[in-house]
Amino acid sequence: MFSESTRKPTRPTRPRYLPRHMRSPQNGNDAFLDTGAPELTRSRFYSPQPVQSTRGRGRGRGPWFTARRNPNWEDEKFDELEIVDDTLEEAYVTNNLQAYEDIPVQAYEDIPVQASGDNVPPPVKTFAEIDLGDGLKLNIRRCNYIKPTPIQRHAIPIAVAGRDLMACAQTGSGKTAAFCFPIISGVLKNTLLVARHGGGGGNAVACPLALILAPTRELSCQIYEEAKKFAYMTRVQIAVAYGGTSIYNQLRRLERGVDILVATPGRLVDMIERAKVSLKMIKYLALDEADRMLDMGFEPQIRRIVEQMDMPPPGTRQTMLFSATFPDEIQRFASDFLSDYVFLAVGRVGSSTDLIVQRVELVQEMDKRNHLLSLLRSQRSNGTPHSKVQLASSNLIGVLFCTMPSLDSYKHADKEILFNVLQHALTLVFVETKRRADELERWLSRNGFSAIAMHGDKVQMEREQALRSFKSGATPILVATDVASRGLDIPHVAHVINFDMPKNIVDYVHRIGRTGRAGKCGLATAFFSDKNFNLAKSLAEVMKESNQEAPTWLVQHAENYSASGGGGWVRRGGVDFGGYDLREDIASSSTYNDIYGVPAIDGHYDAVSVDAPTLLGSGDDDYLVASDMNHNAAAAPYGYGSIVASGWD
Ligand SMILES: Nc1ncnc2c1ncn2[C@@H]1O[C@H](COP(=O)(O)OP(=O)(O)OP(=O)(O)O)[C@@H](O)[C@H]1O
Repeated sequence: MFSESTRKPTRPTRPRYLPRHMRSPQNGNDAFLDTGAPELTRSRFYSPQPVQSTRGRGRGRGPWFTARRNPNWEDEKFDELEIVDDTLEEAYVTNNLQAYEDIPVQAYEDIPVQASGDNVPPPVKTFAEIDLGDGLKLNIRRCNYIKPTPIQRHAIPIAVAGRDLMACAQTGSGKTAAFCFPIISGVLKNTLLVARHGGGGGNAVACPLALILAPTRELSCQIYEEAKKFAYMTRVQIAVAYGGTSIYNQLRRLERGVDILVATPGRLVDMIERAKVSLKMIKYLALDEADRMLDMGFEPQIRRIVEQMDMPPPGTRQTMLFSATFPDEIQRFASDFLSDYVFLAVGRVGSSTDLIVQRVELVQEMDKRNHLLSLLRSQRSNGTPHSKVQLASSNLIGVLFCTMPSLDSYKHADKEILFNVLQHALTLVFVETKRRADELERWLSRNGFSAIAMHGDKVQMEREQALRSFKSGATPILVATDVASRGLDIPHVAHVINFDMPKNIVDYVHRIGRTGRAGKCGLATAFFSDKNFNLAKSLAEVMKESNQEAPTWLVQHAENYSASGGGGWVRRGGVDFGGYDLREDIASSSTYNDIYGVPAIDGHYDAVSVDAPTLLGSGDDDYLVASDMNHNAAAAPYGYGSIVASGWD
């Protein structure tokens, strides 16, 4: 499996950073591991984020920790980076070489891409083909993004051409950069850049040129940190605004001038109402996790920001919506914010990537805790929760993150390394309610597993502390509600356990997407109880779409549920929810084979109605609080009466 023949030419080895939670007495607790021979096994086993290790990681680089330890971190964060040769990118492409950095991206090759709309700008193969500006290009190289991922290949040229965009791509496939690069590049080219600093002083109103909205505080911070990396040493000023922390500090930061504001809607509205932020200069608007942002709980807030403040209308600003899922109803809402947009669907949108091995276990409610315990014990003692997990991918790096049938086939040194990695892999456990999260945290701790809970009832400092502790490996189990289900890019999450199934299949897709990111494999285990039969059909469909084998009992339940009139998600023709353009006029639609960028024969997808009730969020989640539970199915598309967004600032 690890034979030399599978290896591609690589760059010379150099010491690799070893994350704290993967250091062990065997390797002397060294932060850096000399990656001498055997190069592949050692470096990859120890450094599951090849080369991106300490640098250029995407979302979730643990900004808070670094920032607090070192106030000058921003200046120093690239210090250790060597700048790769300017011609490297072209050389790799020309010679069809595969660098370490390239490997994660390879996992997303050969996936279907649908782009529809008028005059869709063609995709590119390299970052070099796009005029992003020298500063940004240098930072892309600093981040070791050697080749664009498919969503980046397609979305960036569209966005750089100034087109509005609704883009769907699988979790962990690089959407953040896909909207950040065009925005940063656009802001850099904008002659109004100088205007932002005008005024100054305590009464200045910040007039950003770009606004990026995200549904949670943590995700906003993550995007902010990513954007700062991409804009490093350029003139572009980036700020973040989110709730749960002092607004005054954030306002003081805005007074210094801001080009790109990353914000959660609640805090942004607050700032606008205090006349501290004006949206009148907005040229770029991006909504990350757009379907969440536009679902019925938050649509009023978004409408307020986008339509009722002073933001320029569609057509005069550029609007980009990104998510891994885009249900029909949300697409309909979204089109109000867009003008002559391109719809882009990359991969089996709405399904999970097949880099994630999905397991579903039938577990009764009362048995869940013991089942979890035995799963974790098994994982701790032999690195594999169960003995018969099939590898979904031959991706070598992914092997690290997949459980394996047996370690016997590996030679002693490798086995030790694998053992170490799998034992110390991070596990994310999703539960339905905040109370359950706290209870499970305590129960796991009592039973010898270091766990920490994260949910919307915790104050922001506690939430950040929980995330930090998890990321660093100090607390390798995070028990979370759906507040952690979207967008978070936490390196080394090897296992996502749905202790409680989510209320809908969209959330399932996002939850399990916390593993199997950036081309690596991951494992997702679902505890399916008799409370979850309404999900049987959609779950079986998502598994099928992701090349996973659904257990017979699940398929049986799915069939029974269908026979009784229950809906599923996958539309006729096997295309997933959200992965097609709702607009009727798809005459100009083209489907690309991503490798060659040539239109495929049939770009047509049939639209069918979506099983609307499955869009509902949990009544006890961290996004929604039902203010009026007098359900009015006729008035509300998803069955709830009026729902207000709360705890979402
Ligand atoms: N071109 C690239 N080369 C190498 N790594 C990349 C590239 N683009 C993105 N990444 C890395 O891939 C990871 C996932 O990216 P990102 O968080 O943007 O995914 P996403 O599609 O937004 O996921 P989600 O749907 O969960 O929000 C990040 O760690 C990021 O640094």
